[in-house]
Amino acid sequence: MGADAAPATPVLEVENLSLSFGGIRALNGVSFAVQPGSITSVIGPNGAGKTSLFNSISGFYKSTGTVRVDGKPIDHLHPPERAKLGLARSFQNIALFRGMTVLDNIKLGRHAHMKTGLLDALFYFGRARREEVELRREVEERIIDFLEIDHIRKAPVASLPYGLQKRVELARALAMRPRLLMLDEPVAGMNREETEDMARFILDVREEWGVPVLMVEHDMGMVMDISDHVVVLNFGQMIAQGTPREVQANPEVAAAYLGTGDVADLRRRVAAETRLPETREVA
Ligand SMILES: Nc1ncnc2c1ncn2[C@@H]1O[C@H](COP(=O)(O)OP(=O)(O)OP(=O)(O)O)[C@@H](O)[C@H]1O
Repeated sequence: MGADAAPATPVLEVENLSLSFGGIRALNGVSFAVQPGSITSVIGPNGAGKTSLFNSISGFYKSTGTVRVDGKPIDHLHPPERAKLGLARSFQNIALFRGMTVLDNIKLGRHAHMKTGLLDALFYFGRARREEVELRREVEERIIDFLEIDHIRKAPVASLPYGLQKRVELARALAMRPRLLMLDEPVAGMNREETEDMARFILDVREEWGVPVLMVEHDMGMVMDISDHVVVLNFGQMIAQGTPREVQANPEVAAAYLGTGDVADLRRRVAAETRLPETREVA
């Protein structure tokens, strides 16, 4: 980028976000941005405010401050309107329809964008059918292929191992054609192989679909390995943000995680948690 090139508008901007539950300040003046094409992670010890932040961005919690998508404030919008705008998210605990098939779960994601309502569908059957065909093609040929879940498309979600269920959740979020993919602990409870697969899919979402990712994750090894930008929360406040290398070098981050400001210890812990092959060298 040239020195005077205008910076790109962030996909998401969070400005001075605060939220209280009774006397508890879950978020206290949090500000950061997600740049186009980036993987941004939010980390922090238990109770730091990560889920509160996600719920505030999605509109489930009413916080003060401003949230902008592509430069436009969305504070007045309810969760479904935010989803329609392209804020797609997965949840900490899998939120799929367990009795339904993989394919039907994925189709539900696409419904956020269907232009045809029920009445429309009765009167304008042609358009509805075209949308259905387009939906099927997109779902079957792109998302299912991409996530390598062709062999389970007709399986009920409840019959699948945990790692595959999380992948189906990702598929459903992708079916929304998201502007930003928000992943809440995408590898929590996963074994090594499942974690590696999910990390690869998250990187591919960015590479192949051009969709930026905002994720909350406890697995520091995975976060440090695939993130471009890391935001660190502690007791509702943002205590650091920067590249993985920068936040690992921050004594305040080490103190939040280890109770000491020992950066070397934090790096050792991150290295121990790193489970991906070809891990980047931590200086
Ligand atoms: N619905 C709620 N009612 C009351 N207090 C809440 C509620 N949700 C969160 N809190 C409190 O707000 C603070 C932030 O919680 P939050 O769940 O956002 O943290 P977190 O970083 O996501 O934690 P974890 O890593 O354990 O998921 C905590 O003190 C928590 O007890």
